[in-house]
Amino acid sequence: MNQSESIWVVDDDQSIRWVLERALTRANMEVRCFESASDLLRALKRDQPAAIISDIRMPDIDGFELLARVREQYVDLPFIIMTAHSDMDSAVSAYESGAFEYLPKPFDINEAIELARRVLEHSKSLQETTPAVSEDKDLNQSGIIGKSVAMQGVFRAIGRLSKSSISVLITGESGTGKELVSAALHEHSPRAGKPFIAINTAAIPKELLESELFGHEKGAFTGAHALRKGRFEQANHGTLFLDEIGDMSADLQTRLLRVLSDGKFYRVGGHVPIDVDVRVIAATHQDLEDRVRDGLFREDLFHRLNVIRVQIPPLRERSTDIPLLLGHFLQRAAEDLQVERKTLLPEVSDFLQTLSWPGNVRQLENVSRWMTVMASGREITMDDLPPELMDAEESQPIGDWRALLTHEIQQRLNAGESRILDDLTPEFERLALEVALQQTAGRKKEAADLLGWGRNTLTRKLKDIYP
Ligand SMILES: Nc1ncnc2c1ncn2[C@@H]1O[C@H](COP(=O)(O)OP(=O)(O)OP(=O)(O)O)[C@@H](O)[C@H]1O
Repeated sequence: MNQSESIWVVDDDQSIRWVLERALTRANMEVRCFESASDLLRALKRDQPAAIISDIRMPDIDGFELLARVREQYVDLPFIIMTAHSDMDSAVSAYESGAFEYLPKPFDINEAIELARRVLEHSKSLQETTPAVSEDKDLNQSGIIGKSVAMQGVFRAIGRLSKSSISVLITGESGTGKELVSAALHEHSPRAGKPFIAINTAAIPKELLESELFGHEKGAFTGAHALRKGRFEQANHGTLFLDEIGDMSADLQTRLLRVLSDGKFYRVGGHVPIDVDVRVIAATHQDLEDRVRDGLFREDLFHRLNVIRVQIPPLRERSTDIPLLLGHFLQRAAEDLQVERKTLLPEVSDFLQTLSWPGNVRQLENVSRWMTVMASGREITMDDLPPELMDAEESQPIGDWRALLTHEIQQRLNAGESRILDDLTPEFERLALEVALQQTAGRKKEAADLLGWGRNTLTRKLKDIYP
């Protein structure tokens, strides 16, 4: 079998074959075109390409079936699917056959060349490195705990998407583990080892978010004393995780769409385009389709982000995972606090499995810390549960911030830190400020009133926090 350097293109549309052949040849890539998937499969018996670009809809064998057949023989061979977004959405749900890249049609020639180049580089690097260890071992290392059927679906999705740099939209209620899954997707992608940058777009005031994402030039606005690189630049060659994407303002949505389609953007106040190669994984707890319908979220951006969707089930739909998670969090809390690991009486464990956990895994994690701090004995009894959990028929997120703060302070003291209020107090103020600004949609005067600060104080604190 000859392993060639060439890219194989398969499309029943002659004009597409022609355009791609010319463009890729001009970009110094070797190209071979096929009119049908069966022609390509025949050739595959003799030669092996460096990558395949395939249409989805073709008369005999369609693109997904071709992908499945290629995967039987070559697990790692880069495969690019070209299709319109509308076809992709329905096709992806049926797809089980292995990772692929995606080229939306109609495509821009430069975009196609760029993707082909990236894929070829990746193919080369795969030949140079040894294949990944087994999926199970990999996933265990990612620290995501769960044996329930619902979580198995999530693990399968991570496995299927591994070796791919495709955009992913993660949906799920707050605290279900969206960031953790996003980090796992990054770790299992060709970008592992490159930066993984996570940002909660809803927690940053609107007027600061633009410069947070794209950076700013020196003097771009009052207070911009020096050039600052934004998250996109920091995430170059890696992955940018954008949490709570649904609340992004209309103009930022437009800017985001532009960087996703061109790979270029301008820093705030800048005139020189900056090139980046960033994989974006977005997450939301909202129904984005609804927001698109209500005109609050751009449909074209939605399709860009929603190439593949990974849905994380709420904790109440996987209550069989609760004992496992509790064991993990109790162990961790004991290590962090340097105390003996507490155990749960069976009735407590049973009771915890019956709750609805509106704050999901994060809430369970907080409760585990609370119990570790508060339980006087080695065994945790029903009396040691936080009161909020006990009264609530519909359990509300618990107000255990004092326990958390106690834990944080204890941890720092254990680590031998001193002058701990020097960073805790500003951190506390920063959180209060962000939440208040979020509440008032960025209106500073109102946020200052809510916090009980004068407007000047608020402006000064903002400058200190986001110089
Ligand atoms: N399956 C899991 N196994 C172990 N830890 C988990 C799991 N799911 C979530 N966690 C932990 O729970 C906490 C919340 O998870 P994460 O921040 O990923 O949730 P999220 O869905 O991104 O939340 P939000 O939407 O509110 O930002 C984290 O500390 C995370 O490590």
